[in-house]
This record gives sequence, C-alpha cells and structure tokens, in this order.
Amino acid sequence: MTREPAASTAAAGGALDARLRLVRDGFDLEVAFAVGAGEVLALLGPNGAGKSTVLALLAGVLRPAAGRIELDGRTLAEASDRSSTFVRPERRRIGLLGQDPTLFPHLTALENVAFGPRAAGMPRRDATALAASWLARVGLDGLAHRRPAELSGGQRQRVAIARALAARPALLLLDEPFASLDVEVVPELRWMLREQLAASGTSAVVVSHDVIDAVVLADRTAVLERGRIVDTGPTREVLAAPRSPFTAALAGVNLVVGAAADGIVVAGEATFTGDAAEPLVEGASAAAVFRPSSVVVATRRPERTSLRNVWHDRVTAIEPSPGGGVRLRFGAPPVHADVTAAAVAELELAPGSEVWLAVKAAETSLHPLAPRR
Ligand SMILES: Nc1ncnc2c1ncn2[C@@H]1O[C@H](COP(=O)(O)OP(=O)(O)OP(=O)(O)O)[C@@H](O)[C@H]1O
Repeated sequence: MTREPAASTAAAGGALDARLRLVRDGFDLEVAFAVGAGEVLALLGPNGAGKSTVLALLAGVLRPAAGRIELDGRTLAEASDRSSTFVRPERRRIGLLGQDPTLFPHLTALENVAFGPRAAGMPRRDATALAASWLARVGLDGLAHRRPAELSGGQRQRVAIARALAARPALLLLDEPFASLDVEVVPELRWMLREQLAASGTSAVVVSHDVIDAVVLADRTAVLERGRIVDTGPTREVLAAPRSPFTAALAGVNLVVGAAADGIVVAGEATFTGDAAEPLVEGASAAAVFRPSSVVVATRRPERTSLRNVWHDRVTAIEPSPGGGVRLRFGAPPVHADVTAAAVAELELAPGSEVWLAVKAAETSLHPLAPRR
C-alpha cells in the first residue's frame, strides 16, 4: 500500500480514550477502550449488545451517565460527581459514515464532497480541487458531476467515504458501512476503504456484524456482549484464540469453556488436551478451541490413540454446514461438527443418536480465559 506524503494528508487521526457508562430502559452499558492515532478498532457483537449506543455516545448524540471521552487530549464528554463536560456533536471533529449514504440529492458528487471543506471556510477553488482528488482516490474519477440519483448504491457509498475523509475527522465512526449494499460490490469497496483509511492516517471505530470487516479493516477488535466488552486485542489474536462463544462463532470454531486442571481443560465429562499458547492457571476458567471439521464422529468409541479428546453425547440437531456438507450439533459441551452427508448416511444419524466425539490434541488449542491485556 502506498502511503501519501505527509504534507498532502497531514495524518488526520487522533487518539481516543473512552470510559462510558449508560443505563436506559434496563440496558446497562459499561465499557472502556482506546483507539491509537491512525488505528482502526472493530466493535463486533450480537444484536442489542450496545454497539450503536457506543457510537452515539462517541458522536455526542447521547450523554454518558458517567465516564469520560478524550480525543487527542481534549475532553469531549465527562460526567462525574466533580465535573460535567459535553462538547456538541458538530464540534467534536468526529465523522460518521452509516450504512445509507446521506448525500445532498440536489448537489453533484463533487459538490457533496466539497461541502464540508467549504463549510469549514476553505476557498471554493481549493475545496473543489480537494474534492476532485478525493473522488479520484475512491475510484469515481469520471462521475464527479453526477447527482446521487444517477449513481449506484456502491458509487453513492464511495462518495460518502470521500466526503467523510475530505473533512479530515480526528475520528471516523463507521456504522455497518456495507450492510445495505449489493454483496458483489462490497469486497472492492472494503479494500478501497482500508487503503484510504491507512493513507490518510484516519483513526476509526467500525461497528459490524461481519467478521470480514474486522479482518480487513481493523488493527484491533473489541467484542461487545450485553453492554460489556468481553474480549479485546489485535484482530488476529482475538479470532485465533476466541474468549467468548460469540467470538468463536464469528471465527467459525468451537469454544468449550471449562476449568484448567493439570494443564488440561475439564468441561463436565469431557477433557481436552492440546497446545496452550499461554500457561493455564490451575483451577481457573480456560477454553479448548477446535475447528468443526476436526471433530471425528463415530458410533463406537474410537480406538485410535492419537485421538486424545474423546467424549460421548447425543446429536441435538442436523443442519446444512455453511461450507457445504452437514453440521451436527451437540449439547454437552455445546459444540458442532462438520461432516460429509455420506458420513451421516453411513452412521445412520438422526437427532437423538448417541455417538462418540473425538478431536486430536494436535488440532486443539487451549487458552486461559483471563482478560486479554
Ligand atoms: N432509543 C432507545 N431508547 C431506549 N433503549 C434503547 C434505544 N435504542 C436502543 N436501545 C436499547 O439499548 C440496547 C443496545 O442497543 P444498540 O442498538 O446499541 O445495540 P447494537 O449492538 O447496536 O444492536 P444491533 O446490532 O441490533 O444494531 C438494546 O437493549 C436496545 O433495546
């Protein structure tokens, strides 16, 4: 990726430090996180976890009941017994890009992008030149004079990205930026956004349901569940060693939570041996992680000694597997196994069938469940 000369883009990104508490209608949000200058943080989580609420607090649409938001050393909001600060949304230098681009319908793409710099006092010629250069960067060279109605959904979102970045926000909030676009246009748009965020050094928080957004866009990922951050760290590490069932499902792996005993993970009747990236703490919570395709399903207890992790359960559900084939679900511990349709037929499996399950130790990783630093 080519980085632009600092003089042309003057790294826009600010460092964010946020501690937020909000309670409304029985929903209790309490989070603390930081975003480094020029860094992209993905905020992932199930429906109702509080992701949009976090963005609304950062944007200044909601006021925290307690806590503090600091962007580049400037306090944007503070609520405590001693002091109260609240900077209005338009004075925060925070940009917002939602799933539906809200462009001015009567302005051309160029005028839409130039609008922010003009409003900030930039002379017309400079603002037009800046807008033209941003439209080129987002791949809309020839379409500068079209109005939003004359553009496709993907092209409109490109204009919205150019407009958001041309305003040089200290922090850009991206709320499901690709959710309402045709799936075919999304991969290229996602990579373009990644390049432009990096080239402009823009700090960003991206909220998404889609793990690919975190993988492509985000240096770090925080997973939010029921108003709490349950996991956070470099995106690759969070997905490689998930610490919550939601993250494990995102990463497409099984996560069995148990307790560490003598270097293995004990979860009810099942015990798991495997590679521990970090030492397990005796008696503390720990997880065994393995791929659904690593699970061997048999109607008799497997005799192969290489299969160290062996347990007995009943099939609770049989459904199509996302990768093709068949997914078998089990309850104790809750795991799934991806097998071929031929195997299901050969073993004559049906919901309720009793089977033996096994995973090689070499295909199992063990992780302490203490909070990641
Ligand atoms: N205007 C509101 N007034 C009161 N409660 C609200 C309001 N908006 C959302 N909530 C509640 O706050 C909680 C968090 O909602 P939020 O929209 O932040 O979650 P989310 O993670 O963004 O979910 P989704 O992925 O479905 O958009 C939910 O319990 C929701 O019902």
